[in-house]
Amino acid sequence: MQGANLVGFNTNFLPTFPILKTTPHLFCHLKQAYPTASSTFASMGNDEFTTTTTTTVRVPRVLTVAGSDSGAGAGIQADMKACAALGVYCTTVITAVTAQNTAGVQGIHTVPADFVEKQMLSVLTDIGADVVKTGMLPTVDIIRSICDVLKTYPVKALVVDPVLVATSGDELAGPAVLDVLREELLPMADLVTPNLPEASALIGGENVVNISDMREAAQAIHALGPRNVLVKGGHLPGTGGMVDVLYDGVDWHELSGSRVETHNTHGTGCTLASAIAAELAKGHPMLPAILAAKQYLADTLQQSAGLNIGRGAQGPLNHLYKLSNWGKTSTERQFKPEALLLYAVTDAAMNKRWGRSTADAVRGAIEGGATIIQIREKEAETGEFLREAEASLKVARHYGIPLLINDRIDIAMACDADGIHLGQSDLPVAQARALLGPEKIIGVSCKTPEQAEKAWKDGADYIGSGGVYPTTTKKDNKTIGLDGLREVCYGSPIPVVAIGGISTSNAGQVMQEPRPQNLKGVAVVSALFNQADVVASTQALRSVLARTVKKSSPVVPLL
Ligand SMILES: Nc1ncnc2c1ncn2[C@@H]1O[C@H](COP(=O)(O)OP(=O)(O)O)[C@@H](O)[C@H]1O
Ligand SMILES: Cc1ncc(COP(=O)(O)O)c(N)n1
Ligand SMILES: [Mg+2]
Repeated sequence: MQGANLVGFNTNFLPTFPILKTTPHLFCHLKQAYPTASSTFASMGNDEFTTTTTTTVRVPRVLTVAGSDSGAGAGIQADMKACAALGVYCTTVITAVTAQNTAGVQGIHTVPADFVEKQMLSVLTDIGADVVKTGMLPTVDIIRSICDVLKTYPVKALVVDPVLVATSGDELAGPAVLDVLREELLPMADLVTPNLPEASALIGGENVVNISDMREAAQAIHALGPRNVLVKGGHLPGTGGMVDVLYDGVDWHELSGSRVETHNTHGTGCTLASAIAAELAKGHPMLPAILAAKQYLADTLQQSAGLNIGRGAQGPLNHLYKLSNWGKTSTERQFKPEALLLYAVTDAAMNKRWGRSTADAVRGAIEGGATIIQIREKEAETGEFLREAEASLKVARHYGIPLLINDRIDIAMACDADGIHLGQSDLPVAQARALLGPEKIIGVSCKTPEQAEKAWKDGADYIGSGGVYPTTTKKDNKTIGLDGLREVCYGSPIPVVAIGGISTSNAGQVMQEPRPQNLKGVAVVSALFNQADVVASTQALRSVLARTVKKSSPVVPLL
């Protein structure tokens, strides 16, 4: 790869590259399996054949040599998905199997170097690759094997993502590999894509913390021999834009973009390197390939920002959002976990005491900043309850705020409410889901992780957990406290809203950082509705929450 000319690479290889590539041995298999198809495979070269009767589209190919991530957010799994999203066939050579999830890396099982080599040969002697991309390379022997194979089977471009540390902070390759990376693999690379800690390690440990450091690091790494260096700025401190620095030995490019506010950044580095490899495989020159890949990553980060996969600090991306947009699915299901932030639960007796209708109470709460409403009516007759629910729903729809009915699925269905909230002794969740269909919201009150797990399995969208503090709104209600709440959160695969005796004086404590990632807000009755001014009391609680719950606040990883 040394001295490969990327401009030549771009213009030369596309038109002449074989339409189908295989070995004569494989061709025999094809002939046996599809005897009538043999006329299609008219001429066959040494290791390739072309068709005279059909025009087959040439499929661009990337070979990724990387580690497996059992959580499928990074590594081989991210590489495959990124390539698939960009229309490129991706083959895989696995260097290590990691036991990994959104919270971190729990174990690494390294594949022996000779077996890495064997996998590479299997791919390169048959399917071939336009571009090789490397990720996690945990041992010196593995790196040497890769260099040896690439010398025998050169490809059009080599992209090296010098993976040393996962986004979670766990080490994936130790300092022992640095010398061989610098001396043997990097000189063969057309592009190397270190993040800030990796750039720092490659240049001998000097801090890389700002753009001027990134430029210096890029220059020093370029001196090791790769044609292009992209120092990625994902770890730059601050909340401003994102800048990656590209250096090709002559020109500098500061590639800037806006920062997507999201916890879901696991695998961004792997995704970027694979996306660049995919764009190079399609025949784009280096700078356009990087720009296209960055655009794909930015779109994917944006589309994945609302995902809630795993309980750790960094969730994965939805690489294939164009195929299956989970964001859209959750809108169809109406439920957005963020809606649990300020959950207002009405109380008929309180409304009567203060001389207001349920619909007026709902309007006040929404105008004060409530993000979801539940109508809880324990005494009223069915006809009256339905009329209250219909009037309240009209208000909630006007403001675009979801409205649920407590317990009474008949009322929820009759007024076409957005969903239902069930207690442990109410209608079972599975039956409620069967009656309401997949789009309505179902919440369940749970006091234990076991109840939460069951609610999730039965089809609930969220858990209401409490009493966090003693309350008079609900008779004989056991107080589980903040510890009990946290225990439920950690055991719950779905979002949780805290309930029970919560007011402006203690909501900050409930939501204080660090807090479980799936604790989304507080549900409140008296603090909003047993007050003279519902709008003002809701506003007061909303501002306490606004101070505590920042959009990108840190969360407690599970492990
Ligand atoms: N929150 C974000 N918003 C937009 N781009 C991001 C964000 N986080 C990372 N990126 C981009 O993702 C790529 C990978 O970045 P980085 O986090 O530095 O690498 P790594 O995943 O290897 O640690 C870079 O192009 C960076 O600019
Ligand atoms: C197997 C494997 N390879 C690479 C990474 C880096 O992940 P990131 O792209 O978030 O830096 C990882 N976490 N696991
Ligand atoms: Mg990385």
